[in-house]
Amino acid sequence: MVEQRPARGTDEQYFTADPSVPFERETFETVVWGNRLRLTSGSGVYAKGRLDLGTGVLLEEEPPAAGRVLDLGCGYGVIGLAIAKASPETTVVGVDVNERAVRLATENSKALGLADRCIFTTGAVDGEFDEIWSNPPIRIGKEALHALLLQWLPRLKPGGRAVMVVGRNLGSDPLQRWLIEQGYPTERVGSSKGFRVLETRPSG
Ligand SMILES: C[S@@+](CC[C@H](N)C(=O)[O-])C[C@H]1O[C@@H](n2cnc3c(N)ncnc32)[C@H](O)[C@@H]1O
Repeated sequence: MVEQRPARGTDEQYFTADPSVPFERETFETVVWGNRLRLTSGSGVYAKGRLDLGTGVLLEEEPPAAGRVLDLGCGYGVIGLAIAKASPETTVVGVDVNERAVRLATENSKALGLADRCIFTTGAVDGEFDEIWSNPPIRIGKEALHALLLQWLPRLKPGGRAVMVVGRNLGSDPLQRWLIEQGYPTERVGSSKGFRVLETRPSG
């Protein structure tokens, strides 16, 4: 598990929250794919009290129709929960290194009545996925990000895809080139508000 303190004054709090920081919850509402979602985020968790701008761009893509979906770096769970809400045939697994994030995502899944189809965890996950959706943790650094993607992309089923949002200024184009070099055909399927949405297919 990577553990590192983010720069003061940013909300890039990717990592295991400092237990000495009081855990203040903040609830807000957002609408995704026509569904109103009431979500609780919290201190020490990415995008406290709001839908992240890049995540909003990602959620402009059509949701998966059915299948098993991984929400990689789930935070308080917004991506996976929006998918589960929009797509009743879908099951969601969300993973994050941040225990507070996983706790909030689990609470949110219960509050939304989606807990029977959504699991959020900091632990190991078995099996393959039809789709991986992610606003990935770019700020962990290129090497760690590449290792993370090479850990999960091989878990895509044949015919599956990963859909990721990356800021143009945070290296979306180099990441796209790197994915292609690794043998993962990757196209830009969306571009808005300084973010690019990349769609990656399994190699082979
Ligand atoms: C950009 S945030 C996105 C959070 C959330 N999905 C959203 O859209 O608001 C990236 C997330 O990745 C998580 N993360 C960082 N390193 C990780 C790793 N090695 N494995 C899984 N998640 C990780 C962070 O804790 C953070 O919650």
